[in-house]
Amino acid sequence: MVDTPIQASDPLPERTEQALRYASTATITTQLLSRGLRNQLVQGLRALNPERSRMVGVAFTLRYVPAREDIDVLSVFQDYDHPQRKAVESVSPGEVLVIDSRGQQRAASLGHILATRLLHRGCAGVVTDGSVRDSDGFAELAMPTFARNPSANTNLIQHHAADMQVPIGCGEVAVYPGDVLVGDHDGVVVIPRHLADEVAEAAAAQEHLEAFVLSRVESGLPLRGTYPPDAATRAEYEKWAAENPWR
Ligand SMILES: O=C([O-])CC(=O)C(=O)O
Ligand SMILES: [Mg+2]
Repeated sequence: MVDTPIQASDPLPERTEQALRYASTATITTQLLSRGLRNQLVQGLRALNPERSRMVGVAFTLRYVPAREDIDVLSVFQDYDHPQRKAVESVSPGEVLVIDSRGQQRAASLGHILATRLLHRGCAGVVTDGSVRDSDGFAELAMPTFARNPSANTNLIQHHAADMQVPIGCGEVAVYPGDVLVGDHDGVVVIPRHLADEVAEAAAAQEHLEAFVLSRVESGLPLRGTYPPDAATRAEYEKWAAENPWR
């Protein structure tokens, strides 16, 4: 039997999502490194609402190119099918809107009204390597949003929404539509879609082991034998894990 390739729009299997919600981005980057992937952490981002930093979702990409004065004029927003607005109305539940702003922060990638619309569409989060405006709204928005800085300028001042659902760069990381994004207070990590299930299970297992190791270090044990765990500590962990499964 031939496996059907994963499509960009396929939802994440529930088990994978559950495991990625349990694992931290720190743990996930280690699992990616063990598979040879060293450049999956989007650089320079912070969670705009510290109480909504936990994010898991599938990438829906939007590509911006530099704005040009004769094209990017205010009247383009009269068109409901302007690519930025069309992207907002195209994101499916469980997807993260990932914007390639080329790392440029002089104008916002979007504002609070568009983000609120995304929230109502079931969007799992927004990630831009640029700025956002309406910062007070983002600070309370019930949807994880990651950006570099605030900027009051509307996107037309620096950005032209060119394309959606194409491969992009975001904070120096390649993002393909359908990749899996995980965010927390350490940042946003991009997991290639074909690795998502495997990385999720391995990361959850590592997270669980580290929870045990941490409890041992908190109780005063030294690193030797504990972190990394030797055979005896692993045996203790197995006993504990049988009684305290993470799932
Ligand atoms: O960034 C923009 O121009 C759109 C905006 O202000 C919003 O969505 O509230
Ligand atoms: Mg606004």
